[in-house]
Amino acid sequence: MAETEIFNENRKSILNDDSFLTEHSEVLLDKNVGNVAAQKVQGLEGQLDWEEREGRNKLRHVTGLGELHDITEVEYRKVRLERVVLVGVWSSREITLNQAEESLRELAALARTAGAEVMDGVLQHRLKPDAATYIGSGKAREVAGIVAATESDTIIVDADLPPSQRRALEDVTKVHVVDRTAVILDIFAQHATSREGKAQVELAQMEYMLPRLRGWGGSLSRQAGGQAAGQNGGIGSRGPGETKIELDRRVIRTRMALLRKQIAQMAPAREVKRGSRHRQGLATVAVVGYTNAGKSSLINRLTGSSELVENALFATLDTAVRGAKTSQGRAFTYVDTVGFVRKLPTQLIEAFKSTLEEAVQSHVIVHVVDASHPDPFSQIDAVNAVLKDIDSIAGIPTVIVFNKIDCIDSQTLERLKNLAPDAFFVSAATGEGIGKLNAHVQSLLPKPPVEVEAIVPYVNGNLVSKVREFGQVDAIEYRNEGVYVKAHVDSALASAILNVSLPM
Ligand SMILES: Nc1nc2c(ncn2[C@@H]2O[C@H](COP(=O)(O)OP(=O)(O)OP(=O)(O)O)[C@@H](O)[C@H]2O)c(=O)[nH]1
Ligand SMILES: [Mg+2]
Repeated sequence: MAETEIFNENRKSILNDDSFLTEHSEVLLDKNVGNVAAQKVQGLEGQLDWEEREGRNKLRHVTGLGELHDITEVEYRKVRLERVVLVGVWSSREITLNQAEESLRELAALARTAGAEVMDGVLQHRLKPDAATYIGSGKAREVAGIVAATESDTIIVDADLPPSQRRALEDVTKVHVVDRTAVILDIFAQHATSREGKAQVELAQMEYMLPRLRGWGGSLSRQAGGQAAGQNGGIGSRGPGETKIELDRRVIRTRMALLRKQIAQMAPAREVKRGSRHRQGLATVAVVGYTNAGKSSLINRLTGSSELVENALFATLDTAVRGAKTSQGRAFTYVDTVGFVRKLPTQLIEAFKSTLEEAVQSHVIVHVVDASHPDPFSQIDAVNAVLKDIDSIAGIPTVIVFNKIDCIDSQTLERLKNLAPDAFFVSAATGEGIGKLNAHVQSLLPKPPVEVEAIVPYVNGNLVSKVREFGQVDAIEYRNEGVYVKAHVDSALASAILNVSLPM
C-alpha cells in the first residue's frame, strides 16, 4: 500500500534525521546542566559532553531503554521488555492484600507473555498513589535499588500511569518505566495475525501513545526551570523538541486516520462472512471468558478441532469459527473470542469490539471460567463488566462453565457448585462433564423459524440432507412413496421442500 510506504519513509526520516538527534541531545544536555543559561556558556566542553552522551544514547536506543526511549516510542512495536521489576500500589480501602497480590501475579503473567523475565515484584500499601512518582520518592529509590540488584532494565507499574508520573519515576530509577496498558498492547501487537487484527492493534497503540508524547514536552518544561509549562513558556519550552513532537503527532494522526479508514473498509467483509453463516441458518455459539480460561481447549474438545492452545495470555487474538454438529447432525458454529483481562485498555475494548460483536450476533454465549483460579468469581465479574456495555447481549442465553476441574480438589469443587448452582463443571483436558455441557448448549440453539411436515420424493434426497444439516429434525421416516420429514427449517428451505413435496 503506497500510503503506508510513505508513512514508513516519514518515520525513517525522522529516526535518521541528524538534526533531530542533535536537537535531542541538546535537550538532554539542557536537562543535565539544569538550566538554559548555563548551557550557553558551556562551549566545547558541552560539545564533547553531548557527543559522549550521544554515543551512549545510541547504545541505549538499540536495547530500547534509557532516556531516548521517546524515539523508540514512535517505533512503538519495537519496544521489547527484557528483565522487569513489577511495582504496584494498593489501598486497603479498595481491595484486600490478596486481590492486590493476585493483580500483580496477573501482571507477571502478562509480562511473561510479552516475553519479559520477571525478576521481582513489590507492592506498596498507601491510600492513594503519590502524585509525583506514583510510589513516593523514598520507595522509588528503594525500587531503584532492587532494579540495580536484579540488573533489570524495565519497571512495569500495575496501573495506568500518567505521563508525568512515569517520567518522574524514570528520573529516580533511571530505567524504562511502562504501565500495564503498554504491556497488554505489546502482547496484542506480537500476537495479532489477521490484517484487521493488526490494524486494530496498531490503532490502539497509537491512541495510547499520542497523549504520552506530551511527556516529552513536560521534560522540556522542567529544564527551563519549571516555569516554561505555563504562561512563561518562552524559548526554552518551544524549541526544536516541541516541533518534533508536533511532527510525531502529525505523522501519528495521519496514520491513525488511514488505519481507521482501512478498518472501516474491512468491516463489510466481516459482515459478509457472518451474513453467509446466518443465511445458511447456522446457529452460532460464542465462547467468551477470561484469557487462559481454556476457551480454545473447550472448543477443541466440543468440536474435535485443533485450534491453537497455549499456556500464555491471549493465545487467541482473532476470532476463530469452528464448525460443530448436534447429535442429530445439525450444523452450528462455535466462535472463539479474544480473552478478557482485568483493566483491559479502553483503547483495546474499542478495537476489539469486532470480536465482541461476534458474541452479540450469536445465539448462545458460553462463558468459560478457570475453576483453578484463586478467585474465579472476580474473573466472571471482570468479563461481565465489559459485556454489560454491549446492549444487545442482554437477551442471549448464557451458560457459565467452570473449566479445569481436574486441577481442583473435591472440596473446592463442592464450594464452587454451591456458589454457582446453575453452572457447568468440566475439564477440557480430561473430557469430564463435556457431554452434559454439549447437550445443554445444543438444547439452547434456536429452532429455525418454519415448521414443515412433508413427504419428499427420493429423487430430492439432497433436500433431506439439507434438513438434517441446517434444520432441526423432529421426525424422519423412510416410506414407500418418499421420505416423511417433520422439521424446523428456515423459510428458503421450507419453500424448496413444499415445491417438491408429495400429497400426504
Ligand atoms: N489442566 C487443565 N488445563 C487446561 C484445561 N483446559 C485448558 N487448559 C490449559 O490452559 C491453558 C490455556 O488454554 P487455552 O485453551 O489456550 O485458553 P484460552 O481461554 O483460549 O486462552 P486465550 O486464547 O489466551 O484467551 C493451556 O495451557 C491449556 O492446556 C483443563 O481442563 N485442564
Ligand atoms: Mg484461545
